[in-house]
Amino acid sequence: MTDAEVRVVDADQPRSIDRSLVQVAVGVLMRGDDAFLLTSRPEGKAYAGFWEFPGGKLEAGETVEQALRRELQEEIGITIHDCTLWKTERIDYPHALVQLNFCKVTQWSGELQMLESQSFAWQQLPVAVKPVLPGTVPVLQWFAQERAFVGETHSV
Ligand SMILES: Nc1nc2c([nH]c(=O)n2[C@@H]2O[C@H](COP(=O)(O)OP(=O)(O)OP(=O)(O)O)[C@@H](O)[C@H]2O)c(=O)[nH]1
Repeated sequence: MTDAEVRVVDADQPRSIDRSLVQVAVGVLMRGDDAFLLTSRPEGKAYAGFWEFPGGKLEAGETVEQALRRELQEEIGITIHDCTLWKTERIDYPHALVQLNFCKVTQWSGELQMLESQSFAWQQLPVAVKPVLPGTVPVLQWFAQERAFVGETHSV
């Protein structure tokens, strides 16, 4: 998928009126053993309970890296020391039109704290937790390509 393409999710559901593109910084935290961190979306947000990579929307004037550093401090209590933009994708959800900027993070300080009462899980392929947020599924497929993993990346 190129930047110009948009993946439409839940196409049968009504759309919010505001369709301006919302930039989102998403952190793909990688441990030395190649496990990656997933967190569950907190109660009260769209798709609550779905598993995703931690992150959130850019505030005015922020870069992706600045937003990711702030969001991960706010949500999981760590400070990132690197941030490499890996892939981008655009998703048309009923609640918003978003551009996800996925960044790999391999170095951080601080212990994980779930500051929004989320759950967290270090995962390998195939992912054991479910359901996975639609916008997160492509990342699992990119991992599968990188790792020459064959089979279903997650359960539905
Ligand atoms: N953090 C995160 N968001 C994702 C992922 N995949 C995905 O489609 N999204 C979408 O990106 C948007 C991120 O918004 P958010 O609600 O998490 O951001 P936020 O923390 O700034 O929210 P807030 O406005 O409640 O403070 C949501 O529309 C969410 O559905 C993912 O892997 N991680």
